[in-house]
Amino acid sequence: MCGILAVLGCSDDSQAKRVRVLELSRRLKHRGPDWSGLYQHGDCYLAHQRLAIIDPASGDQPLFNEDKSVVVTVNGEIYKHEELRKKLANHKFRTGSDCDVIAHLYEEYGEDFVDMLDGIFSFVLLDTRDNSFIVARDAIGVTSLYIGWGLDGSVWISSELKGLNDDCEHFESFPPGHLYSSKSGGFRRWYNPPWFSEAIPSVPYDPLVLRRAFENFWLTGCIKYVYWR
Ligand SMILES: NC(=O)C[C@H](N)C(=O)O
Repeated sequence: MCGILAVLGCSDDSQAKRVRVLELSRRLKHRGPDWSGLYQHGDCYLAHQRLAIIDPASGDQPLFNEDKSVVVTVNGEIYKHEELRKKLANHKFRTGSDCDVIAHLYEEYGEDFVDMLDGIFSFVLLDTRDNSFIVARDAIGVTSLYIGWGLDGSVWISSELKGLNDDCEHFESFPPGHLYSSKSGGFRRWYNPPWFSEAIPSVPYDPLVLRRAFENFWLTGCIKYVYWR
């Protein structure tokens, strides 16, 4: 568990705004006691409170791509990130963090890379080349996430409501399995498993198949540790 907070497009790059974002980010400190980070690009702010799990020594956030034009703040765990790294052989990683793949996958595959992620996560990614951003939440919303809008047209993202409710005119829970893209200006569902369809399955129920899939997930799929969400 970590805490993420982002303020995007607030038309204010003053020291006072920076201090305010830091103050709000501190409200999430209980979610991540190991590190606090803030990255500012003009009137966009990405903050992170880290509970260090994978690569505690150098996986501090926000994380970047090679030339630091893409920035991400992530809460959660990306399962099988080593396999994703293999698909990014031409990329250089600065850290061993499971979340380090995100900026590089975006560079390689664009917004649709979210569908390649397996895990529990919520993140904000800022592309400083055109100031566009995307926000995503895991398939069933294991990690918490909220979105708000300021009167100045800014978009606010926070792991907890207390990070944005005082500064937003309107706020709501970020829908699980969805992605918010500034380019399209709205939400779209990225998680579309075949079983979402209303069709009655033609394959008969087989408890053994279910059991094997479940065991396989726990043996090979997820990162093995216990911690608070
Ligand atoms: N803990 C987190 O939510 C972020 C990342 N998985 C880390 O280990 O730092």
